[in-house]
Amino acid sequence: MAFPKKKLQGLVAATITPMTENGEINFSVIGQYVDYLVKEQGVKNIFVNGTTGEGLSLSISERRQVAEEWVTKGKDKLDQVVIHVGALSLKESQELAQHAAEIGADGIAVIAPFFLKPWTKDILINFLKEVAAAAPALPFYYYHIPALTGVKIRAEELLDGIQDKIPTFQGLKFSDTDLLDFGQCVDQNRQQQFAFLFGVDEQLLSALVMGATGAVGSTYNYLGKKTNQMLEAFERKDLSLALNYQFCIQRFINFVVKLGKKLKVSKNQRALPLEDCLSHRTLNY
Ligand SMILES: CC(=O)N[C@@H]([C@@H](O)[C@H](O)[C@H](O)CO)[C@@H](O)CC(=O)C(=O)O
Repeated sequence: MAFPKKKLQGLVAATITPMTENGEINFSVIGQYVDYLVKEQGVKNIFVNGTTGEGLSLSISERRQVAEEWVTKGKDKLDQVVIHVGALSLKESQELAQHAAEIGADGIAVIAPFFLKPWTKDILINFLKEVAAAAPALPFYYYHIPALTGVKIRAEELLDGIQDKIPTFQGLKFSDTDLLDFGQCVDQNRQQQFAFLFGVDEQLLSALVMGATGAVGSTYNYLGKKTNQMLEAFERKDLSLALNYQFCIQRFINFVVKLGKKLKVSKNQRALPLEDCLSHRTLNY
Protein backbone atom coordinates (compact mmCIF):
# COMPACT_ATOMS: atom_id res chain seq x y z
CA MET A 1 0.00 0.00 0.00
CA ALA A 2 1.24 3.45 -0.91
CA PHE A 3 0.48 4.97 2.53
CA PRO A 4 1.10 7.37 4.07
CA LYS A 5 0.82 9.45 0.96
CA LYS A 6 1.45 13.15 0.87
CA LYS A 7 -1.57 14.83 2.39
CA LEU A 8 -3.86 16.53 -0.09
CA GLN A 9 -3.92 20.20 0.85
CA GLY A 10 -4.29 23.66 -0.62
CA LEU A 11 -6.44 24.27 -3.64
CA VAL A 12 -7.83 21.50 -5.80
CA ALA A 13 -9.50 22.56 -9.07
CA ALA A 14 -12.67 20.65 -9.87
CA THR A 15 -11.99 20.40 -13.57
CA ILE A 16 -14.47 21.11 -16.33
CA THR A 17 -14.68 18.37 -18.95
CA PRO A 18 -13.89 20.14 -22.20
CA MET A 19 -16.33 19.37 -25.02
CA THR A 20 -16.39 20.03 -28.73
CA GLU A 21 -19.35 21.78 -30.33
CA ASN A 22 -20.76 18.33 -31.11
CA GLY A 23 -20.77 17.29 -27.48
CA GLU A 24 -17.75 15.01 -27.78
CA ILE A 25 -14.96 15.22 -25.25
CA ASN A 26 -12.21 17.50 -26.44
CA PHE A 27 -9.16 15.63 -25.21
CA SER A 28 -6.84 17.82 -27.26
CA VAL A 29 -6.99 20.75 -24.83
CA ILE A 30 -6.34 18.89 -21.58
CA GLY A 31 -2.56 19.31 -21.84
CA GLN A 32 -2.94 23.07 -22.21
CA TYR A 33 -5.49 23.10 -19.37
CA VAL A 34 -2.92 21.48 -17.03
CA ASP A 35 -0.32 24.09 -17.95
CA TYR A 36 -2.82 26.89 -17.46
CA LEU A 37 -3.77 25.69 -13.97
CA VAL A 38 -0.18 25.30 -12.88
CA LYS A 39 1.32 28.41 -14.48
CA GLU A 40 -1.55 30.91 -14.42
CA GLN A 41 -3.49 29.84 -11.35
CA GLY A 42 -0.84 28.23 -9.16
CA VAL A 43 -3.11 25.20 -8.70
CA LYS A 44 -1.41 21.80 -8.74
CA ASN A 45 -4.17 19.46 -7.60
CA ILE A 46 -7.23 18.48 -9.56
CA PHE A 47 -10.52 16.70 -8.96
CA VAL A 48 -11.71 14.99 -12.12
CA ASN A 49 -15.20 13.82 -13.17
CA GLY A 50 -16.90 15.49 -10.22
CA THR A 51 -19.88 17.83 -10.31
CA THR A 52 -18.11 20.49 -12.35
CA GLY A 53 -16.70 17.85 -14.69
CA GLU A 54 -20.20 16.42 -15.18
CA GLY A 55 -18.86 12.97 -14.39
CA LEU A 56 -22.32 11.55 -13.76
CA SER A 57 -23.50 12.69 -17.19
CA LEU A 58 -20.66 10.89 -18.96
CA SER A 59 -20.59 7.25 -19.97
CA ILE A 60 -18.32 4.91 -18.04
CA SER A 61 -16.06 4.66 -21.07
CA GLU A 62 -15.84 8.46 -21.29
CA ARG A 63 -15.10 8.74 -17.58
CA ARG A 64 -12.25 6.28 -17.94
CA GLN A 65 -10.79 8.13 -20.91
CA VAL A 66 -11.10 11.54 -19.24
CA ALA A 67 -9.41 10.25 -16.07
CA GLU A 68 -6.61 8.72 -18.10
CA GLU A 69 -5.98 11.86 -20.10
CA TRP A 70 -5.74 14.05 -16.98
CA VAL A 71 -3.35 11.61 -15.29
CA THR A 72 -1.20 11.35 -18.40
CA LYS A 73 -1.05 15.07 -19.08
CA GLY A 74 -0.61 15.92 -15.41
CA LYS A 75 2.38 13.62 -14.94
CA ASP A 76 5.35 15.51 -13.47
CA LYS A 77 3.33 18.72 -13.53
CA LEU A 78 0.53 18.20 -11.05
CA ASP A 79 0.91 17.12 -7.43
CA GLN A 80 -2.26 15.08 -7.11
CA VAL A 81 -5.03 13.90 -9.41
CA VAL A 82 -8.12 12.68 -7.57
CA ILE A 83 -10.77 10.91 -9.60
CA HIS A 84 -14.42 10.96 -8.63
CA VAL A 85 -15.69 7.41 -9.17
CA GLY A 86 -19.14 7.63 -7.60
CA ALA A 87 -22.02 6.02 -9.50
CA LEU A 88 -25.45 4.57 -8.85
CA SER A 89 -24.16 1.11 -9.64
CA LEU A 90 -21.69 -0.34 -7.16
CA LYS A 91 -20.10 -2.40 -9.95
CA GLU A 92 -19.51 0.66 -12.09
CA SER A 93 -18.08 2.55 -9.17
CA GLN A 94 -15.72 -0.33 -8.40
CA GLU A 95 -14.68 -0.56 -12.04
CA LEU A 96 -13.84 3.14 -12.05
CA ALA A 97 -11.97 2.86 -8.75
CA GLN A 98 -9.89 -0.03 -10.05
CA HIS A 99 -9.23 1.86 -13.26
CA ALA A 100 -8.10 4.94 -11.31
CA ALA A 101 -5.57 2.76 -9.49
CA GLU A 102 -4.33 1.19 -12.74
CA ILE A 103 -3.68 4.52 -14.43
CA GLY A 104 -1.78 5.91 -11.43
CA ALA A 105 -4.26 8.40 -9.99
CA ASP A 106 -3.47 9.75 -6.52
CA GLY A 107 -6.85 9.19 -4.93
CA ILE A 108 -10.52 8.44 -5.45
CA ALA A 109 -13.64 10.15 -4.18
CA VAL A 110 -17.19 8.90 -3.99
CA ILE A 111 -20.59 10.57 -3.50
CA ALA A 112 -23.55 8.82 -1.91
CA PRO A 113 -25.79 6.97 -4.36
CA PHE A 114 -28.64 9.40 -5.02
CA PHE A 115 -31.53 7.46 -6.57
CA LEU A 116 -32.14 4.52 -4.29
CA LYS A 117 -30.56 6.33 -1.38
CA PRO A 118 -28.82 4.84 1.66
CA TRP A 119 -31.07 5.75 4.58
CA THR A 120 -28.65 4.98 7.39
CA LYS A 121 -25.01 5.67 8.05
CA ASP A 122 -24.19 1.96 8.00
CA ILE A 123 -25.73 1.42 4.58
CA LEU A 124 -23.77 4.33 3.17
CA ILE A 125 -20.55 3.19 4.81
CA ASN A 126 -21.00 -0.30 3.38
CA PHE A 127 -21.36 1.11 -0.13
CA LEU A 128 -18.28 3.32 0.26
CA LYS A 129 -16.31 0.44 1.77
CA GLU A 130 -17.02 -1.80 -1.21
CA VAL A 131 -15.85 0.87 -3.61
CA ALA A 132 -12.73 1.68 -1.59
CA ALA A 133 -11.85 -2.03 -1.46
CA ALA A 134 -11.64 -2.09 -5.25
CA ALA A 135 -8.63 0.26 -5.05
CA PRO A 136 -6.93 -0.75 -1.79
CA ALA A 137 -3.75 1.23 -2.49
CA LEU A 138 -5.48 4.53 -3.17
CA PRO A 139 -6.43 7.20 -0.66
CA PHE A 140 -10.20 7.41 -0.40
CA TYR A 141 -12.26 10.58 0.07
CA TYR A 142 -15.95 10.81 0.84
CA TYR A 143 -17.63 13.50 -1.25
CA HIS A 144 -20.40 15.02 0.85
CA ILE A 145 -22.80 17.06 -1.29
CA PRO A 146 -26.26 16.63 0.26
CA ALA A 147 -27.99 19.35 -1.77
CA LEU A 148 -27.37 17.35 -4.94
CA THR A 149 -27.50 13.75 -3.68
CA GLY A 150 -30.40 14.29 -1.28
CA VAL A 151 -28.51 12.10 1.20
CA LYS A 152 -28.60 14.09 4.41
CA ILE A 153 -26.55 11.80 6.66
CA ARG A 154 -24.34 14.21 8.57
CA ALA A 155 -20.67 13.99 7.69
CA GLU A 156 -19.72 14.14 11.35
CA GLU A 157 -21.75 10.99 11.98
CA LEU A 158 -20.27 9.26 8.98
CA LEU A 159 -16.69 9.99 10.03
CA ASP A 160 -17.16 8.44 13.44
CA GLY A 161 -14.98 5.31 13.34
CA ILE A 162 -14.74 5.38 9.55
CA GLN A 163 -11.13 4.18 9.35
CA ASP A 164 -12.09 0.94 11.09
CA LYS A 165 -14.39 0.23 8.14
CA ILE A 166 -12.43 1.92 5.36
CA PRO A 167 -8.70 1.74 6.13
CA THR A 168 -7.85 3.85 3.07
CA PHE A 169 -10.06 6.73 4.20
CA GLN A 170 -7.99 9.91 3.96
CA GLY A 171 -10.44 12.75 4.02
CA LEU A 172 -13.64 14.52 3.35
CA LYS A 173 -14.70 16.75 0.52
CA PHE A 174 -17.42 18.83 2.16
CA SER A 175 -19.66 20.64 -0.32
CA ASP A 176 -22.25 22.02 2.05
CA THR A 177 -22.85 25.21 4.01
CA ASP A 178 -23.48 23.51 7.38
CA LEU A 179 -20.47 24.77 9.30
CA LEU A 180 -21.65 23.08 12.47
CA ASP A 181 -21.34 19.72 10.75
CA PHE A 182 -18.03 20.68 9.13
CA GLY A 183 -16.57 22.08 12.36
CA GLN A 184 -17.54 18.96 14.25
CA CYS A 185 -15.87 16.77 11.61
CA VAL A 186 -12.63 18.66 12.28
CA ASP A 187 -13.04 18.86 16.04
CA GLN A 188 -13.85 15.19 16.55
CA ASN A 189 -11.00 13.96 14.37
CA ARG A 190 -8.11 16.06 15.58
CA GLN A 191 -6.04 12.96 16.29
CA GLN A 192 -6.34 11.82 12.68
CA GLN A 193 -4.40 13.18 9.76
CA PHE A 194 -7.50 13.55 7.58
CA ALA A 195 -7.76 16.10 4.80
CA PHE A 196 -10.75 18.39 5.31
CA LEU A 197 -11.48 19.86 1.92
CA PHE A 198 -14.15 22.50 1.75
CA GLY A 199 -16.31 22.77 -1.37
CA VAL A 200 -18.25 26.02 -1.10
CA ASP A 201 -15.78 28.46 -2.59
CA GLU A 202 -17.66 31.60 -1.58
CA GLN A 203 -17.41 30.58 2.10
CA LEU A 204 -13.91 29.16 2.19
CA LEU A 205 -12.56 31.68 4.69
CA SER A 206 -15.14 30.62 7.28
CA ALA A 207 -14.16 27.00 6.72
CA LEU A 208 -10.46 27.83 7.11
CA VAL A 209 -11.28 29.26 10.52
CA MET A 210 -13.02 25.95 11.32
CA GLY A 211 -9.91 24.01 10.31
CA ALA A 212 -10.25 23.24 6.60
CA THR A 213 -6.94 21.90 5.30
CA GLY A 214 -7.75 22.63 1.67
CA ALA A 215 -10.53 23.23 -0.81
CA VAL A 216 -11.99 21.61 -3.90
CA GLY A 217 -14.02 23.82 -6.19
CA SER A 218 -14.96 24.98 -9.63
CA THR A 219 -13.76 28.56 -9.21
CA TYR A 220 -10.16 27.49 -8.62
CA ASN A 221 -10.00 26.94 -12.36
CA TYR A 222 -10.00 30.70 -12.84
CA LEU A 223 -9.82 32.25 -9.34
CA GLY A 224 -7.04 29.97 -8.13
CA LYS A 225 -4.47 32.72 -8.00
CA LYS A 226 -6.76 35.06 -6.09
CA THR A 227 -7.83 32.31 -3.68
CA ASN A 228 -4.20 31.34 -3.09
CA GLN A 229 -3.59 34.96 -2.05
CA MET A 230 -6.43 34.57 0.43
CA LEU A 231 -4.87 31.38 1.78
CA GLU A 232 -1.52 33.12 2.16
CA ALA A 233 -3.09 36.06 3.99
CA PHE A 234 -4.91 33.63 6.29
CA GLU A 235 -1.68 31.74 6.93
CA ARG A 236 0.01 35.02 7.90
CA LYS A 237 -2.97 35.70 10.22
CA ASP A 238 -3.85 38.81 8.23
CA LEU A 239 -7.58 38.25 8.56
CA SER A 240 -8.57 41.66 7.30
CA LEU A 241 -6.74 41.09 4.01
CA ALA A 242 -8.03 37.52 3.78
CA LEU A 243 -11.56 38.85 4.19
CA ASN A 244 -11.04 41.40 1.45
CA TYR A 245 -10.05 38.57 -0.88
CA GLN A 246 -13.05 36.51 0.18
CA PHE A 247 -15.40 39.44 -0.43
CA CYS A 248 -13.87 39.98 -3.84
CA ILE A 249 -14.40 36.33 -4.71
CA GLN A 250 -17.96 36.56 -3.37
CA ARG A 251 -18.72 39.58 -5.54
CA PHE A 252 -17.62 37.59 -8.56
CA ILE A 253 -19.66 34.50 -7.63
CA ASN A 254 -22.66 36.63 -6.69
CA PHE A 255 -22.55 38.27 -10.08
CA VAL A 256 -22.52 34.89 -11.80
CA VAL A 257 -25.30 33.55 -9.54
CA LYS A 258 -27.49 36.53 -10.43
CA LEU A 259 -26.87 36.02 -14.12
CA GLY A 260 -28.08 32.46 -13.68
CA LYS A 261 -28.98 30.87 -16.98
CA LYS A 262 -28.49 34.14 -18.78
CA LEU A 263 -24.72 33.75 -18.64
CA LYS A 264 -23.52 33.91 -22.22
CA VAL A 265 -20.29 35.30 -23.50
CA SER A 266 -19.89 36.32 -27.08
CA LYS A 267 -16.44 36.04 -28.63
CA ASN A 268 -15.61 39.70 -28.21
CA GLN A 269 -17.32 40.36 -24.96
CA ARG A 270 -16.25 39.76 -21.39
CA ALA A 271 -19.05 38.33 -19.30
CA LEU A 272 -18.28 40.58 -16.39
CA PRO A 273 -15.74 43.19 -15.42
CA LEU A 274 -13.33 40.61 -14.11
CA GLU A 275 -10.45 43.05 -13.90
CA ASP A 276 -12.50 45.48 -11.83
CA CYS A 277 -13.45 42.76 -9.44
CA LEU A 278 -10.08 41.15 -9.14
CA SER A 279 -7.66 44.01 -9.46
CA HIS A 280 -6.14 45.86 -6.55
CA ARG A 281 -8.28 48.86 -7.45
CA THR A 282 -11.34 47.20 -6.01
CA LEU A 283 -9.58 45.49 -3.17
CA ASN A 284 -9.27 48.30 -0.70
CA TYR A 285 -6.46 47.17 1.49
C1 LIG B 1 -22.53 22.56 -6.40
C2 LIG B 1 -21.18 22.84 -6.95
O1 LIG B 1 -20.98 22.76 -8.12
N1 LIG B 1 -20.23 23.17 -6.07
C3 LIG B 1 -18.86 23.41 -6.46
C4 LIG B 1 -18.38 24.74 -5.96
O2 LIG B 1 -17.06 24.92 -6.36
C5 LIG B 1 -19.26 25.87 -6.52
O3 LIG B 1 -19.22 25.87 -7.93
C6 LIG B 1 -18.75 27.22 -6.03
O4 LIG B 1 -18.75 27.23 -4.63
C7 LIG B 1 -19.62 28.35 -6.57
O5 LIG B 1 -20.89 28.34 -5.97
C8 LIG B 1 -17.97 22.32 -5.92
O6 LIG B 1 -18.25 22.02 -4.59
C9 LIG B 1 -18.19 21.08 -6.76
C10 LIG B 1 -17.00 20.29 -6.92
O7 LIG B 1 -16.04 20.43 -6.22
C11 LIG B 1 -16.97 19.32 -8.01
O8 LIG B 1 -17.05 19.73 -9.14
O9 LIG B 1 -16.93 18.15 -7.74
